[in-house]
Amino acid sequence: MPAITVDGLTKTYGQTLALDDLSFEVEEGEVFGFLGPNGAGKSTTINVLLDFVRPTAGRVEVLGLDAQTHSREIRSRTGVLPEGYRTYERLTARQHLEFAMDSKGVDDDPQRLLERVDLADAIDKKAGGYSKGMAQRLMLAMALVGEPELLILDEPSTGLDPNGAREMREIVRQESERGATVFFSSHIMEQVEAVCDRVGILREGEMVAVDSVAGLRESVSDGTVLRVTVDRLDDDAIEAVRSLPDVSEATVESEAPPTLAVRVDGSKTDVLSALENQGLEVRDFSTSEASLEEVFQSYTTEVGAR
Ligand SMILES: Nc1ncnc2c1ncn2[C@@H]1O[C@H](COP(=O)(O)OP(=O)(O)OP(=O)(O)O)[C@@H](O)[C@H]1O
Repeated sequence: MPAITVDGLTKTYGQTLALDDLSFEVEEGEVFGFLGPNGAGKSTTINVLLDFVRPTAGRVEVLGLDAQTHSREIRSRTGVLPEGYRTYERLTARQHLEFAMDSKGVDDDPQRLLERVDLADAIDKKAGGYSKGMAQRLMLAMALVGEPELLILDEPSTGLDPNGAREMREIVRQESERGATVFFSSHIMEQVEAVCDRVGILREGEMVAVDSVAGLRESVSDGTVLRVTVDRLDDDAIEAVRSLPDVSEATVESEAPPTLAVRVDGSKTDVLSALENQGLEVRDFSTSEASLEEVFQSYTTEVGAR
C-alpha cells in the first residue's frame, strides 16, 4: 500500500488553477522530495493531504485512508511541519511539545525530542525570544512527536543555517531508518539530493518528472553540458549549434573568455565542427554532467521546459 496516493487532483482558487490533474504515489518507507518553483502548487498539495484545503476534483489517500473523510486519523498518525506555522510566543519549547503530545494523544519525551533538534538548552525558554532557526527546530521536534508513520514537511529548511540544514537531513535519514515515510517539499534541488529516494518536480500544478535524483540527471543529460571557449561570440554560430539535431539548448555562459554552454545528447564533435564551420576558433572545451540546478531549471523554466 502506498503511503500517499494522489489521483487526478485538481484545485482551483477562483480563476487560479493551482493543481491540474495531478497524480503520483509515495511508497511506504520512501523519502520523497517534492520540488517546484514558487507557486507551483506544493503547499496546496500538502494542504489537501492534510484536509486543510478541499480538492476541486480528484482522489487523495494518505496511509490508505481517504484524506477528506479520515483526516483526523491521518493527522494523528502523521508528523507535520506546515509552511508558515508560527510558534506561540508565551509558551516554552516544553509546553509546545506537551501541546503536540496532547493533541495527538501520545506520550513522548520533550528533552529527548529537543536534543534531536539541538534545542535542549532552550527547553524552558519562551518561544517569543527564539531566532527563526530555533523556531523551525522546535516545529520539527513537534512533527517528530510520537514517532509518526508519515512525516510531511513543507520547506523544512526555511530559516536554517547550513548546519541546521545538515541536521535536518540527518533527522530525515534517521526517521527513514526507523521506517517512517517522509514527504517533504523544497524549491532547492540540492537539499533533496542527499536524502531522497525519489524526487517529483511540480510545475504550474503538474508533475513534470518523477524519478531518483540519478534518473533525473540522466534524463536531462541526454544533457551532458559541453562548455566551449571560442575566440569570439557570434549569433549565427550559436544559431547553427542550436539547430543541430542532438542539441537541446545553447547559451552564452560568459563573454570573457567567450564561452558557450551546450546541452548535447549525441556527438560533441558535431558542435565543435558547427562552430568552426562558422569561422570561429575553438580554444578549449570540457564536458560535465548536468548539475542539479540545471536539472531543476530544465524541468521548471519556460525556455528549458521539456
Ligand atoms: N488560498 C489561496 N487563495 C488563492 N490562491 C491561492 C491560495 N493558495 C495558493 N494559491 C495560488 O495557488 C498557486 C499554488 O500555490 P502554492 O502555495 O501551493 O505553491 P507552492 O509551490 O507551495 O509555492 P511556494 O514555494 O511559494 O510556497 C499559486 O498560484 C498561488 O497564488
